[in-house]
Amino acid sequence: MQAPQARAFLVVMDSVGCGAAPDAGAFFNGTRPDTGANTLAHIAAACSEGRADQGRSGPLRMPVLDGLGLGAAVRLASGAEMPGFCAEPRGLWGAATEVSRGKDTPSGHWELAGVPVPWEWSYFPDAEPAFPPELSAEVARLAGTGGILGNCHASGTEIITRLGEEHLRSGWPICYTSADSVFQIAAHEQAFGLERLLALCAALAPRLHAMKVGRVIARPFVGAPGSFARTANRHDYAIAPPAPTLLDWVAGAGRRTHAIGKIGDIFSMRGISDLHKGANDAALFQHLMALAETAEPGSLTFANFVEFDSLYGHRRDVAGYAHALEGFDAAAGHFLARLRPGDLAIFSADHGNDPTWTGTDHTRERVPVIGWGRGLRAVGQVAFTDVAASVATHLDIPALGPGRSFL
Ligand SMILES: O=P(O)(O)O[C@H]1O[C@H](CO)[C@@H](O)[C@H]1O
Ligand SMILES: [Mn+2]
Ligand SMILES: [Mn+2]
Repeated sequence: MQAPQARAFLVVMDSVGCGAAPDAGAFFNGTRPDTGANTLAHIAAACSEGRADQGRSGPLRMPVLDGLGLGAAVRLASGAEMPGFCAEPRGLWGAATEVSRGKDTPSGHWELAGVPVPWEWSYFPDAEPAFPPELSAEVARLAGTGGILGNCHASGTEIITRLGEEHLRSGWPICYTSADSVFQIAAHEQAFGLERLLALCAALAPRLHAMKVGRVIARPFVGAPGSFARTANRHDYAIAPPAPTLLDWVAGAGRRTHAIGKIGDIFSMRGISDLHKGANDAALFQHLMALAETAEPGSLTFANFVEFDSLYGHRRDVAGYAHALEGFDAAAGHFLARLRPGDLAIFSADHGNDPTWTGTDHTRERVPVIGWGRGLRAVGQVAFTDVAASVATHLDIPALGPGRSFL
């Protein structure tokens, strides 16, 4: 048991998977199953073979997380060797496997927070139109437009390039989906209006949640044809978690909980005392650095760093992903140097998004579980829910989910 001043920091590196999960064959990018996907190992291989030299160069370097056990975790999860990742682990290290039947952000985060998803998500078919006619009609009615654009599976950056001009001309919202359980609406911040887009998504969300579609996502963009760009005003309207999560357990014990980035949206603000948002991951990291100094004794800080996924994984940008990993690793070193005796920091992920893979969707993978503050500890293959149980043990509060502590 830890002293009551123990603090915990749970840091999700969005999409940083470490090798195909046992059930990867049941998950797809297009018609290709995710069997064999490996976000970290495939990025490392591309780097060492000189295929990721844009904006960076050479083998992938992550000395801080590798020193704690990242290379060992990848080896454990997938058998893959990452060139240059050969440190003897000095931290807590292992790999986690998910049971929820979704390779998306809410499923991954809720399960890491102790609550697997008990239902089947609903997905829209990879066909055109992707949406049932009643739903498209309802969106147009709520938007006050004659119809909708898109109505298909798409990458969000490609679809605004393709349909942005038509959107400006017609005023119709661009609606699209993916292999995730999502309904996304892209609209121009000035021409359509940001507030109008957010109100449209908020009004639609209850209907989609009732269908077990996990999220309605507002995807505002700015600019002119040829130079459209998405903005940081994205907003996710997510279905609420099915049961109290780690955040509720901690808050219920009278402790403070700090959410950084998308955590507020993903958990519908449940169990969250303070939300710290920012325009990009660099700004979010500043919140994490500040909380290393200011987080209260007994508190939980839960952070999501989404750019690995949104800027590089979905865009299949291997060099960009590698560069982001290297920057994050260096920043993680500064963060860990600020922590105090008695603190626990765990770095993990919610799913994979192998940028070398077919398609533009997430990949079903195991995720690394890398920890600082509890000494050398090889925890082996664990469940996502064990992360929540372990954080609860560290904070000395009751764990309510099915997980078992590895501490
Ligand atoms: O291509 P963009 O719009 O980034 O969409 C991606 O982001 C969604 C939510 O994270 C995923 O389901 C995927 O479709
Ligand atoms: Mn995610
Ligand atoms: Mn994603």
